[in-house]
Amino acid sequence: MTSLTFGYRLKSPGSGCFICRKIFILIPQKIIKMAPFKIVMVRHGESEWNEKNLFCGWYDANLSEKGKQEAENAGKALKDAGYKFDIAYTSVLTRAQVTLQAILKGIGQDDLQTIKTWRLNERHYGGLTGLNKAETAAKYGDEQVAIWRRSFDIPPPPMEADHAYYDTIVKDPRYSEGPTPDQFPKFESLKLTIERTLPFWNETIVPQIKAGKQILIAAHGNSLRGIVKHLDQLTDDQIMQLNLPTGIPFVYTLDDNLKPIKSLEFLGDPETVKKAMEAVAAQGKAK
Ligand SMILES: O=C(O)[C@@H](COP(=O)(O)O)OP(=O)(O)O
Repeated sequence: MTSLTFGYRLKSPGSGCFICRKIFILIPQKIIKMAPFKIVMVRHGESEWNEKNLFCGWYDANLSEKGKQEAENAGKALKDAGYKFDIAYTSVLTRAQVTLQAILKGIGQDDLQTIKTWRLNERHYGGLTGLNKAETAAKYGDEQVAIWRRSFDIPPPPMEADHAYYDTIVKDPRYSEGPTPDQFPKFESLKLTIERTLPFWNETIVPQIKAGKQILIAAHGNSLRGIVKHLDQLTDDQIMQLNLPTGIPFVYTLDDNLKPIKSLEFLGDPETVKKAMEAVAAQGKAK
């Protein structure tokens, strides 16, 4: 990464023992990457359920053919921009992990250390999981679906035990190490999603950023919207307007206090990004 500043921390000539002061040697202790820090995030490529326009949440959909291509393109874009990473983070869901693998292959870092956590999962879409977004809008109205999809703190209806995907999700062995039964969501608003994503951001990712690590996060539309809201200190109303496109990496440049110097810089043609965002917004409208 060319834009990072590298610095030498030098041992002060006036400190330490007499001999050290006399000899006046500058000892480079270690190379420290300093702010501005960069972090790259990407929503997974289109999933088979995105393609069918179904509420997906914690259902483990695969990537569609288009999604696989998007993931490959994301790898190419990062390679062309010269990115290399020290560590990657992703969710426990296949669509994010397969996207990450394709990207790492593209940049020649297949073996990069990767941490998987349910805390980066997509928001749990509760009782809406598996329903078609446009059909749901035709039934309940565009406005209601917009509230379910984009309001900050109004959750979707819960996923009850008789829901078609309840057992598939709750009994999935990938959750044996968390969330705990009392943490396991039946639904999540963006607010609730942030409440389980942000502790991971603060406790695990932030120390890595501050240590100068180059980080890549491959996750989901809403887990990433939560991180964007936090970084840019967006209001509950402002975040409603943000729709993240699939498979287009975006970069944050952060200062020493991890305040954004540059936000949401997509590695993609601006017109394509704009159209992709509009298409995501339109998914919740009746046909
Ligand atoms: O769960 C889902 O349906 C989508 C987001 O849907 P919207 O909130 O955009 O409706 O999640 P993702 O494809 O990013 O994993």
